[in-house]
Amino acid sequence: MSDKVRVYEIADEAGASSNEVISKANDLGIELKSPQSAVSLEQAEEIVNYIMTGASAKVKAKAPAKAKKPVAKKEKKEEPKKQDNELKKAETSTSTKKQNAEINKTDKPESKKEEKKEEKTSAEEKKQPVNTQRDEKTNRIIPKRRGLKIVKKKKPAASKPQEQQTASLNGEDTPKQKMKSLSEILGGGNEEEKVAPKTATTAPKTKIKKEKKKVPPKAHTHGKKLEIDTSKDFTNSDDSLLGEEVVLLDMGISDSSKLFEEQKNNNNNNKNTKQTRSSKPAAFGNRPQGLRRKKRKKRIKRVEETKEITEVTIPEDIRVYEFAEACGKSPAEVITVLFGLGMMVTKNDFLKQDELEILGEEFGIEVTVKDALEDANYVDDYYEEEVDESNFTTRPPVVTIMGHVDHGKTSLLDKIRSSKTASAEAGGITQHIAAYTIKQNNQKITFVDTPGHAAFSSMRARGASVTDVIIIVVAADDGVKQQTEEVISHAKASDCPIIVAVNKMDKEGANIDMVKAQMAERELTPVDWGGEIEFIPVSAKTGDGIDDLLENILLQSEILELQADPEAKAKATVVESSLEKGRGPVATVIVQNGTLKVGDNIVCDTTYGRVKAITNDLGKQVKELGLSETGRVLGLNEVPESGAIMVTQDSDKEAKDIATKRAEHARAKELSKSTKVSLEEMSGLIAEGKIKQLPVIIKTDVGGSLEAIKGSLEQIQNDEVKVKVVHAGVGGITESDLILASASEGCIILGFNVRPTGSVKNKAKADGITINTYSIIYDLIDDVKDTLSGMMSAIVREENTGQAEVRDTFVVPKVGTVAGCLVTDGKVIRGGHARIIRDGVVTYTGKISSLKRFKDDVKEVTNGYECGVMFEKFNDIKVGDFIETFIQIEEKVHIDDK
Ligand SMILES: Nc1nc2c(ncn2[C@@H]2O[C@H](COP(=O)(O)OP(=O)(O)OP(=O)(O)O)[C@@H](O)[C@H]2O)c(=O)[nH]1
Repeated sequence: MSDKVRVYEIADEAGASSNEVISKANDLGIELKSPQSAVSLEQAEEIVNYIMTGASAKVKAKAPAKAKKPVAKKEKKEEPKKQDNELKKAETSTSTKKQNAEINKTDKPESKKEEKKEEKTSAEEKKQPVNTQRDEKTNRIIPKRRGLKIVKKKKPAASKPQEQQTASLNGEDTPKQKMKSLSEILGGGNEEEKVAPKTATTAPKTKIKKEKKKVPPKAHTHGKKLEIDTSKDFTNSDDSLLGEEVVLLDMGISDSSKLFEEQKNNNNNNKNTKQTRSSKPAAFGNRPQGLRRKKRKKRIKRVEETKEITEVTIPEDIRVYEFAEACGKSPAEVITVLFGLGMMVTKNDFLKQDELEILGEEFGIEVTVKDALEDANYVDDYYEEEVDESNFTTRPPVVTIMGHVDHGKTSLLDKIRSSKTASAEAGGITQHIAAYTIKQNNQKITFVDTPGHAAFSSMRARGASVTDVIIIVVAADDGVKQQTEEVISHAKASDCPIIVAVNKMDKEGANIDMVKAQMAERELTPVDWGGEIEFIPVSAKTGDGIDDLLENILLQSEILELQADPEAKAKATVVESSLEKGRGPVATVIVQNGTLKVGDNIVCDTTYGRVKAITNDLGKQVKELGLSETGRVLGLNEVPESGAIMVTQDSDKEAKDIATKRAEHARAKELSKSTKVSLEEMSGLIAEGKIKQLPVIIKTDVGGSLEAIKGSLEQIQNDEVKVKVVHAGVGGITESDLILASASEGCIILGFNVRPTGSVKNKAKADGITINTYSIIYDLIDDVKDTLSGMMSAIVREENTGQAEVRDTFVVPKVGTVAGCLVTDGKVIRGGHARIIRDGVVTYTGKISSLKRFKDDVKEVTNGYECGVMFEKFNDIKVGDFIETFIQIEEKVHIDDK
């Protein structure tokens, strides 16, 4: 603390001008000339005190004339006396004369009350020189300085610091005194009452402002500087008071907490002060007591809530925020838990089963998921109904034929159909139908023509396993192929009995043993080789072996003991569906139990209706469909999906309710999927790098083709590109498809056996949306493959153009090294790429920046000619190096190439 303090710094601290400081310092016998003049810290202290208090021992000694004579004299006399008495006496002794003197110097006090207050305060101030003297003896500088420092910043409270100073000057002797000052400053009544009961009686406790007004005259008594602004500023606001509180705390008074407490107590009687504190807590950094209490309450509440919830029953599809609400948590808590486990969800996302389990465990809540479709599970309800076995009769088997492309599935189905249906009855109808029933030895067999094994499995995955027996067709001349292998897996997974039809036996290259061997390798061992699988040689062309095949099917079905109740409520499975002009939604079904009749109320997943008409597989209108029979059903409100299960209901209302509930649920699920897709995409993009997607919308005439196309397209993908099916549906291309397409960038619409109508076509043109229509599935898939191939980055291939040998090198200043070469093979091309090979090792790969023949720039130099070559950013060329030149060719790749 030996630092010098400059005048302007003192002025700053004391809130006075530099000139005033200089003049005051001179009063104290300290000679100062300019604001830059410096004094010791002690001197500075003394000056500040003098300015602030208007009194100093030195001044009294040296220049008593400067202090107000009467006051000073009286002060001296009063010194030895006790404070309270002193004050009272001071009040009386400093009456008229002093007041007059002051009034002459400063503004006139407005009222007599104020005059009295002035008297009181001036009496208090009279103590200060005494205190100062004492204090100088104790040398308590630091706390004083600190207090003053902050006071200086609070100019409006200029008179308060004096009181604080009094307190600080008194130092350790009386914390009570400090409190007294504080309460005075704050306008608290109690202390003041003790000190100046008179004032207290004249000034009501509650009126802070009035009490504050008592203070300015103090300043008047102590010096001009303090008089100046304080009287006005001091009436300002309660903020200043709060500021003062801080001042005292800063001073490091050990009893500051007590001060607060006392202040609080005092303020119980002082509404104004109380209001000030509670109404402006935040602005002053005070503790918002009211709020704190509230918070506490809240916290307690939450804890109670958390304790209460130990188990929740929630619907299957629940969003993050809904789950949080059910568990009494905030969505943020739920998101945080999942985020911590690497699952990115937003509050609107639906939670998956595993996520629910994790959250339940994390929060210690038992989560029970209730089936959202509890009241609409018509299939389960169907199975739960009582079964009357007395009505059971043997039902015909349902057979599915699968096999590799071109191995003869369709030919075989057609052959069976044409040879075994009562063609006389049908009049040789050849229309396409997804399923038909034939008769073999008066026993019925129903065949299903699934669009592919993927569609078969997807149907099975949806619980629609209509098939009783599977026939795998393998061409005798071709053997087991890739799709045969896939078919084998699907067939095995279905647990249905398998029969292998070895087709094209009429062909020259037919080799049934080869097929048997290949199948045996795949655990489908022929019966004659000791296995369980029947291998039937057939020819779809000649019809040979077909009877044998059908006999075998009947044999298998006998073993299966297929039984059903024709009297029961009808249950059927949709194998194909479409929207037909003039007929509405049409569903091709196979009846699995009961008898489906015209007029039945039906529900079919999300669709419902009343059976308006049924046409059988021969295109004939029928009144009903019996066990394992197939036909086309009209009357549903919408097109059902392939694989949907149709069940008759007692009333149309019942059917409608179930379907509506299921439709709503499906919609919600779709929504959940769409929000999740974007998230999965996000993480997918990160995982896969920048995978390119081809968004497509698929529209087909029938559900079967839709499944097949969708399945095939989704399989076309590699590390770089893939198809993203935005939407797939049965029916024509509509404007809503266009809207959907325009929503995802680069989306194309693929129509299979459907074509856009005039207005849709025009709108698509206007919006720049591509619609491609097909009638052959492979064309569609090939087109998509081509498009995807176009999206794939090209492969860069290198092609050597020539070689040259470095015969000499020339260093061209500021340019670089030129290699004098002889082209020994092909040609060297300017701008082409080059490798420099030294002792068989590639030392540089880069570009040829300059190619010259003599002094001319040339594009290329051919075999046998000399040239000067320079390379990009490479000068370390040496005689004997070989230069191998090459060009890079970008080549497009096809998705199948990879
Ligand atoms: N020689 C001979 N040719 C047959 C036989 N079965 C089918 N073909 C021929 O094989 C080709 C493919 O027959 P499809 O019935 O279309 O084969 P698929 O398995 O249904 O083919 P996809 O429907 O494209 O999967 C056709 O040209 C048929 O005429 C057969 O038993 N003998």
